Formats: sequence, C-alpha cells, structure tokens
Amino acid sequence: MAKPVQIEVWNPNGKYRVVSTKSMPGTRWINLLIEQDCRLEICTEKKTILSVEDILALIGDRCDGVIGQLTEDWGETLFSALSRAGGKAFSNMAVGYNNVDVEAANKYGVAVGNTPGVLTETTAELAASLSLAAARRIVEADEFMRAGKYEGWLPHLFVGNLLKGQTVGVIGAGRIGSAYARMMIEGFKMNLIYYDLYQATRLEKFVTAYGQFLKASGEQPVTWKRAASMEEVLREADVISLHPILDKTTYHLVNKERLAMMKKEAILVNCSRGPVIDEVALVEHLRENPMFRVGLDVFEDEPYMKPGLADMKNAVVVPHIASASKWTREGMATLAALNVLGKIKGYPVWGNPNSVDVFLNENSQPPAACPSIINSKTLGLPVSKL
Ligand SMILES: NC(=O)C1=CN([C@@H]2O[C@H](COP(=O)(O)OP(=O)(O)OC[C@H]3O[C@@H](n4cnc5c(N)ncnc54)[C@H](O)[C@@H]3O)[C@@H](O)[C@H]2O)C=CC1
Ligand SMILES: O=C(O)C(=O)CO
Repeated sequence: MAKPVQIEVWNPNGKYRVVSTKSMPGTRWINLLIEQDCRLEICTEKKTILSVEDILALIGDRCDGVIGQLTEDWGETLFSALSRAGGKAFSNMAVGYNNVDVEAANKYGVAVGNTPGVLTETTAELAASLSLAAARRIVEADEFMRAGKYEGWLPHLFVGNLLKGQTVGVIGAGRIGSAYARMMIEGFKMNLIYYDLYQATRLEKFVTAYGQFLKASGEQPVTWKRAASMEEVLREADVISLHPILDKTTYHLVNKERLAMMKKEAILVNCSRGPVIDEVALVEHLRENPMFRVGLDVFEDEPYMKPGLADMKNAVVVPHIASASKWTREGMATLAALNVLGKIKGYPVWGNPNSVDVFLNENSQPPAACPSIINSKTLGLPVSKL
C-alpha cells in the first residue's frame, strides 16, 4: 500500500476528482476547475520532488485527471495507475515533456498536455540575461565588490566581450530560440546564424527587415544565415544559445569534440534541458579555457551540478528559473488546468498551440477547448473550430 501524502482539498463535493502534484502560482486555475464541478486536491507534502510512489498514492482508486511537474517520472507505472483510476487526462506544467513517456500515455488512452507560448518571452529573457551576465562577467564582479576587493577603477578590471556586431548562434530556432534571437539582434545588433531541422522563415524575415531598417538609418545592417550543420554554428558564433527539445537526437548534442570547435572566447548558454550538454566535458572545457564562458539554467542531473562546475568562475549558474515570471507561471498553471479540465469535459483540442493567449485573458471565460495536447492526433481527438 502506498504511503499517504498530505493534500489540501478544494470544492470537496465536486463531481470530477483532479489532483495537482504541486501548489501552483495564482488562483485562476483553481477557480476554473472548481467552477466546472471539480474536486481539486493539491499535494502539500514538504518534498521538492515527488516519487512515483507518492504520485500513486495521490492518484488513488478514482482520479479523473492529474496536473504534474517536469521533475516527475510519468511513465508506464503512473499512466496505468491513472487509467485504472478512470483518468483520461494528464498535463505537465511545462512546455518540455521529456519527463513523460508519451507512448505509455497513448497505450492507456491518456491525453498529455503541455504549456507552450506563455513562457516563450520569459524564457528567452533569461537566456538573454545569462548571455549578458556571462559576456560582462556580472557575477564575478558582484562577488568581487561584496568581498570588499574593489580598490578603484583599473584598465583591466573585469574586461569582457562586446556583443554589438558579433554573431549570435541559435540551436533550435523554435518559439523560444526565435524570441531569444530577436532580442539579441534587435537589442545588440548581432548577426544571426542558426541551426534547426526546419526553416525559421518568420525569424529570417524579421532579420532581413531589421537589417534594411538599419541600413536606411545609415547603420551597419544585421545579417542572417541558416547553417547546414550544427558544427557550422559552433565554429562561427560568438554567443551560442541552446533551445531544442530534449530527445534522443539532442542528448549530449554539445560534447567534448563539439566544445573544441567553438571559439576560445565564446559564450554558451543553455536554457533548454541539462542533458543537451555533456556536463562533465563542459567542466573540463571551462577549466582548460578560462576565457570561454557559460550561462546555465539547466543541469544534467538536476538538482545537482557535475563535480567542479560550482568552482568555475567562468560559469554563471541559476536553478532552472527561465520561466519564472509571475505572469508566466500563473499562465502555465492555467493552461495545465485547462488541458486537464477540457479533456474531462470532452472538449476538442485548440487548433494552434502557438497561439494560446485567448486562454490567458483574466477578464473573459476561456474557450471550451484543451489549449495544447501533445498526443491529440494519436488519440484521434477532435480539433476545435473556434
Ligand atoms: N529552462 C526552462 O525553464 C525552460 C526550458 N524549456 C525548454 O525549451 C524547449 C524548447 O521550447 P519551445 O521553443 O517552446 O519549443 P519549440 O518546439 O517551439 O522549439 C524547439 C525547436 O527545436 C528544434 N529541434 C528539434 N530537434 C532538433 C535538433 N536535433 N537539432 C536542432 N534543432 C532541433 C525543433 O525543430 C524546434 O524548432 C522545451 O522543449 C523545453 O525543454 C522551455 C521553457 C522553459
Ligand atoms: O516549461 C518548461 O519546459 C520548463 O522547463 C519550465 O518552464
């Protein structure tokens, strides 16, 4: 028998039983569920990462849907338990879903939701922050000040990299990668080189138009290039930001050999998933190349860092906070709740997961649809005509 876990209950007499494995920001998501006759149980266990056993205990014998977190292992065990409990809906409170075995969910007919779009700009802003922090050595300089080491201005003190006119490399130019590229190009007049499996047409058009605008203003125009290989980006770019999904094709995409291809003074930023970089190789590379710098939001074995990383002055590290703005986190909670609610109520799936703003307007009722269901095609779910 699974050990009971602590919960807080909302609307105890609700018809549908929905479980959230964590308390999430805001109250809109709670209100949307209870207004639609859900009994909501929020896990209040004082434990950062719940185990599969904890979640089994939360699912219990009857459960219509679960809102879960990217730290949880959603595979065969949990989807079979949810299906046995009568559940047909799960949503990650995240856009990334590498913690979810979608094939196992398909096997049990469970819809899997995620939260695209609402976190695009927030995540791109953190990637831009890490790029700047690494380029201008902000963390090292801050530590120096606080340690009382500043004795006066010096020509060599914390000299870093100028971004203007340099090349920004983006690997994975999807929603977040493209938003980041625009920030760096528009903000710092950097040239772009990107690698993606698909052409980023809108991004290319933006850079072309911005380049023309700069030229017309008598400034040096910015340029773009779609690289034929990832290696081309690594060799040419001065700042490289990683934004692909994590899957078998992107695991250790940046390894020892590829690190060696990068410029000695390059900056590498990762706000995607930790295992996209071979972190042991990265620590070695940072140690051997003191002018090479990284900004990391994600780590291979979260919450841990590989040995040696914490000692590296040329690394800026933050704890997976790229989507952590109030508006975004409340919006993620809303989208996750509406994915689960929509499936329970038999609503169709929203036609365009890249355009979910209509679900986020606090002043109007959200459409009767699931904002984003990853396996909707496999499960044959209808698409909304709204
Ligand atoms: N650090 C954080 O807090 C956050 C991390 N993320 C991560 O960022 C990822 C991307 O999110 P979005 O931009 O919304 O997704 P997206 O699906 O819009 O973009 C991903 C892009 O990666 C490309 N891609 C896939 N495989 C590739 C490969 N082998 N080589 C090069 N490109 C490849 C895809 O074609 C796509 O354009 C998420 O899957 C998630 O893991 C997302 C939000 C916050
Ligand atoms: O959404 C995601 O994929 C995250 O990593 C957290 O926002």
